[in-house]
Amino acid sequence: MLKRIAVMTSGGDSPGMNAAIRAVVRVAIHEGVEVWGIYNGYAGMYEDNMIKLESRSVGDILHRGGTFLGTARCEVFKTLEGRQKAAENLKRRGIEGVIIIGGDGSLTGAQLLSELGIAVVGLPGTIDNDIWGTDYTIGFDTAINTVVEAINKLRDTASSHGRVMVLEVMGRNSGWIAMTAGLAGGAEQILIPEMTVNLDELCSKLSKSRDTGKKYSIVVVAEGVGSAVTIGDKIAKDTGLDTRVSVLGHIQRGGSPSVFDRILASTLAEHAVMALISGISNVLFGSKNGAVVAIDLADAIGHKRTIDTSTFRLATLLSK
Ligand SMILES: Nc1ncnc2c1ncn2[C@@H]1O[C@H](COP(=O)(O)OP(=O)(O)OP(=O)(O)O)[C@@H](O)[C@H]1O
Ligand SMILES: O=P(O)(O)OC[C@H]1O[C@](O)(CO)[C@@H](O)[C@@H]1O
Ligand SMILES: [Mg+2]
Repeated sequence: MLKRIAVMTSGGDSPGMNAAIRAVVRVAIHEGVEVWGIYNGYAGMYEDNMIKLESRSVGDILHRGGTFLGTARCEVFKTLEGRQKAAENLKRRGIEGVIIIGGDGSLTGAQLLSELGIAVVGLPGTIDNDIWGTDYTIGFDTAINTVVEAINKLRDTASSHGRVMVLEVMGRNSGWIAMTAGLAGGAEQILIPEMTVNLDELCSKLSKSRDTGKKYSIVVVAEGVGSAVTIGDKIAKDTGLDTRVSVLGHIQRGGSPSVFDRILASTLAEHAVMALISGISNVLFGSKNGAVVAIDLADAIGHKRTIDTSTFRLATLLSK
């Protein structure tokens, strides 16, 4: 049984990361295992910036967004020399395994770290929901609720002025946030990187919907599609409709985690600790049809998560 493990968060922060860290620490201590917290993701691993965590170290964080350990995007970890230095730091401290909470990039880093003799278990921590093998990532639910709140507010002002409101949401390579919040918020048009976007067609649909009596329109754009400002300019020019653009930005990455994210984080974290200390490595814990599943890490990072086309189809149908 492993006696000393570490936990870290990496990539973009997501609501629920703190809940996951708290659960890792308390489950591990309950099992008689020592836990270290690595600050700022792989940067802290590389710089040997870590601290021993006690049960009290993770008090008062369950309800907070962000990550109290800090997070980072660390370029040097992408080099073999960088990873070797990071692995040596862990070995010198007697840390045999690490729980890595992050997105697809962080999990790719985890797989490479395991090749240097460190056991790794991943937890899907990203608002993007773009990890293969799990229905939900920690933070996605909170983020989409924030987006829907924004859409609701935009509706008030859009309906008052009879405007087209274009809302840009996050998702550099993934349309999950735009699609899911678009469906829940009743967006008339949803633009995501996974689907072909035809802006001329979009403009003609917006014009036609006015002819059928729609008083205003909400267009949700995933950032990976392109700038909402450019898209808004084209809509205004081509349709003559009064158009305004909002970019939600990092507001959607913060905030107190939802109940769903807290429970997901706590449940997956317990599984991660139990697996790691019993000698299991190179797995990611996720949720499939409501049940906790262990996913081979190589599989998770080797597949691109596709969009749920039935959700996209429904969103389109309901917006007519
Ligand atoms: N191919 C790779 N090899 C080694 N390390 C990597 C690799 N890709 C990413 N990483 C490490 O993981 C960090 C985070 O990756 P990335 O910026 O892609 O975010 P992420 O984990 O996908 O999260 P999110 O997309 O939610 O922001 C990188 O800065 C780097 O330190
Ligand atoms: O501003 P940052 O930290 O580079 O992150 C932006 C990116 O991170 C994500 O929010 C995921 O955390 C992406 O959707 C977005 O493109
Ligand atoms: Mg990512």
